[in-house]
Amino acid sequence: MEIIFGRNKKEQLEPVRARVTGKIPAWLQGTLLRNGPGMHTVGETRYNHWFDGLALLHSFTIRNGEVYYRSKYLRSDTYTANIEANRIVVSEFGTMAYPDPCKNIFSKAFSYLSHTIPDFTDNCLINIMRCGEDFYATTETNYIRKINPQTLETLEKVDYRKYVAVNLATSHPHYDTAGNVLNVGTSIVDKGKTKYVIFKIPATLPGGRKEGRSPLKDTEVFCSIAARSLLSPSYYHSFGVTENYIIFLEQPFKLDILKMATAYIRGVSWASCLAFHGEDKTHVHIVDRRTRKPVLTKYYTDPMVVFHHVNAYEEDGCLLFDVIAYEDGSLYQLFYLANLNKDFKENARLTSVPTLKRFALPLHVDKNAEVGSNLIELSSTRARALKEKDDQVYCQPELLSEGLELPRINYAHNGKPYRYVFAAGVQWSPIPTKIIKYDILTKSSVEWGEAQCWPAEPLFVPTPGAKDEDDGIILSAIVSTDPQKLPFLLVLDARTFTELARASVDVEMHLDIHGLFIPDAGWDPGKQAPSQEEPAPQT
Ligand SMILES: CC1=C(/C=C/C(C)=C/C=C/C(C)=C/C=O)C(C)(C)CCC1
Ligand SMILES: [Fe+2]
Repeated sequence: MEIIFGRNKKEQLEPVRARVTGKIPAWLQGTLLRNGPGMHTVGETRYNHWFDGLALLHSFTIRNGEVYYRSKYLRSDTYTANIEANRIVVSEFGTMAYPDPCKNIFSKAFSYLSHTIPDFTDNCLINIMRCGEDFYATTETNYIRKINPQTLETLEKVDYRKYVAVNLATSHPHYDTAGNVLNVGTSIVDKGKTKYVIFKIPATLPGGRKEGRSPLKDTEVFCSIAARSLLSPSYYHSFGVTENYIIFLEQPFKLDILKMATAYIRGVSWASCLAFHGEDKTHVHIVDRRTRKPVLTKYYTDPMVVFHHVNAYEEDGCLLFDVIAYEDGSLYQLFYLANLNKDFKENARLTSVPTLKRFALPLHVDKNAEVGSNLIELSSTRARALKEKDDQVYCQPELLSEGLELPRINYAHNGKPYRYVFAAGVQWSPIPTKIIKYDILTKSSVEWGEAQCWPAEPLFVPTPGAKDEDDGIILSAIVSTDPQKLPFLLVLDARTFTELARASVDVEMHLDIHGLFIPDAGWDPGKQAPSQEEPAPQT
């Protein structure tokens, strides 16, 4: 896997035309914009972990059946400092770095300790977020970077902390039909409290927004959930929403704040401050979007680790939510470059298989229900929720499918009943080898795969005016380890999973993480799904 993970990728600053075989639907006009790590070596220094790599943005612009590719490194402060020093000088997830060797270490350590939480990286490599008309590259720290989605230029550095007290925030925000952004962040030991803060960035304001005013200035706290522990809040990577509720999992995969505060002087990475606590429960917090208050019932389930929520919805007084769950926190261990580059087949073997699980929670718990009774009577799921004493409900999920990761849905169905999960298929390693369409109703799946091809997250784009959930196409950037095969943008018919077209580009493409599709102006995304009144941005 040296080809994929071993080398720094070159930027493709000028748009290059791809060689298209097959036929791209005429209605598909816009830009697929994606993010991921592209550089793991700076001078003589090398990052330890795949998630540490410097953010490389890339885009496929689809116009009149043609595809144009370009890529550019995010000019984060981290990137600039590293390139100037010709070595890694900013710490990332799996690599602790020291700006000035020896001479400055104590003053640095002192300032780190006095602030408890150090200044994190702005190497925003995970995803792209849309905020009104603006686009941001995101990671999980307090920094996001505004970007130009056409030229891939890096614009302002935004510190979430200026608008809402969070030290960390997910790179998987949700969007409502008006384009308002909902996200969750962690506020660490702020005024003696550690909280999970759900915040809203209104993309639109009732009286309209003043030209040039950043939506972030209107960020508001939607609801806060006190962390169970001041010094060991849970790590999370995404959350779920339905029309009336927000689902937040406080899972036993936790950050140790004391370890983080001393990581710099101990010479260890942030990653070493994360640990799975198999003896703890997973607490399920539900927030009512109408009252902005947490539901008082104490829902919990067995210990698990979830990175990606798939979708959630309400049915007959129950809240159903689907996640990709692991038995432990070993996944991030597999992404150490040492595991990916050397003896990949041995070192990057999954010990816990990602499993699509459905949970069902009763929204109103009958106080008189017998302890031990199952409160779920839905015919659509075998998930159970057992009444326990003291307002506690123990949730037992239904196992739907194994080997899925990087799930995407038709976002017009976000928070609503839905049937299809589009995901990357992982077998023995965390690096996807297939793309899968999983049908929750029939519990069957169809796949796309090709020898020596490593697909990225599949993204669904609906056909304009589509009525069926799967009426649209799937886009995925594919990198290949076959030296004879160029990387390409794959276009599948989302209904049949047959290949409509591929656009091959003569560049060294990186394996990316997440992204979004930006339809060209003039094509009204509000017309995609008949049920929507207002345009919903594609994520
Ligand atoms: C730098 C940094 C972090 C970075 C985490 C990252 C970069 C996670 C990436 C996750 C991905 C890519 C998951 C894919 O499913 C933490 C631990 C939040 C906190 C400490 C500082
Ligand atoms: Fe993710």
